[in-house]
Amino acid sequence: MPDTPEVHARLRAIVEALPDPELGLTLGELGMVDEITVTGQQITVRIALTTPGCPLKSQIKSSLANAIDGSELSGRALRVEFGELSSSQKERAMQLARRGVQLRAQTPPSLVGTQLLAFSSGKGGVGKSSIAAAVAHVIASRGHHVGLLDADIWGFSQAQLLATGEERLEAEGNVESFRIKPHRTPIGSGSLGVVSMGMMVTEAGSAIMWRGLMLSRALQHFIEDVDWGNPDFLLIDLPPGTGDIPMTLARLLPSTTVAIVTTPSSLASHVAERAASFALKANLSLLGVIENMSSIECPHGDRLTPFGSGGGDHIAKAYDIPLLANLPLTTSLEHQPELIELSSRILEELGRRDEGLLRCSARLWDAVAAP
Ligand SMILES: Nc1ncnc2c1ncn2[C@@H]1O[C@H](COP(=O)(O)OP(=O)(O)OP(=O)(O)O)[C@@H](O)[C@H]1O
Repeated sequence: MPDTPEVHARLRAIVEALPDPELGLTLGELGMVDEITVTGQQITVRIALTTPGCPLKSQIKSSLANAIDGSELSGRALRVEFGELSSSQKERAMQLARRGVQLRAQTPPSLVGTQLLAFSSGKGGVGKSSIAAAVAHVIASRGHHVGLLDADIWGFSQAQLLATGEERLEAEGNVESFRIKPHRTPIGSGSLGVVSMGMMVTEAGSAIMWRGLMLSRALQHFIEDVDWGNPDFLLIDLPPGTGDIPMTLARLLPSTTVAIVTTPSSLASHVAERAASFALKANLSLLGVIENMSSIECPHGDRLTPFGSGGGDHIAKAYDIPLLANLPLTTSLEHQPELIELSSRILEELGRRDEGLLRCSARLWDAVAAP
């Protein structure tokens, strides 16, 4: 076969379609095919690797030789040279590889069709758990079936917030295969099913000294071994900060949307920014910001702002996301009109995102799974 642009194009297609044995995507998708030259009967292919010492070089070389041998270009001599991706190309390749892993993650059967919303914050004590519980309650009271996962394995609080008292979670099955049942309460025509470590330990005050790996495993059990029963929404109360738990969540439930909770103080909002940035790096999408403890109304009608102002607005502008609510400092958050409005806003935003996400996931899936 003579050297023509068609030969080059065919050769490039063969090389680009080869899967990287480690990252699972093709060399083309990962941007690793550097240069291809054909001189007479000699084919030279230069592949840029994530690291020059990659132990899979010989595997890539023999797969390429097999692919060419099995094509109409067989019979030519093949030389494979290896280079290294630039740091920005490497970053892009790793990002794509992570996204590929996420897209291949199987949604657990009992969460198929469920919209997932996590509440995240930088600092603790900003009201994330209280808001998650109150919003879950309001959404359920509107006739939806809602799950509430307390992913704060160490600092669990949902059992107390929802006053489930001494209730313990039930499990069915045997040691090899068991299913945990959420603690379910009917609310109007809807329901709220809660899973929290606080419903599993016997002494509420006992310290749980778990390391990262064990925390992630606990979250994995709560996602995979709980019979969630396909609720309309699963709200996830994350521990403050960034770490193993949000990372595990991003890996196991990549379609989760994240709401950032902060107080108006610049100290809290600057730390909350890290939670927002972390969510984006983990390929989770941001729903918006909730500013809690924004102001308090005095008996004579004045509004005071004891924690300053502008924290929520700051994050919303920095990440170009909506400021979903400014919640007041109050003893009865769940009855505040601002909280009711926040719940409506969340339903609205999730509805909009769901459409967009379905389209975006389909496009990304086509991009990474194309033969
Ligand atoms: N808007 C509010 N007005 C008054 N008190 C509030 C408000 N929101 C939360 N609180 C109170 O602040 C305390 C901390 O709230 P919460 O446990 O929900 O925060 P958190 O961000 O989930 O904390 P952590 O992540 O550390 O568990 C609780 O005592 C809660 O009742």
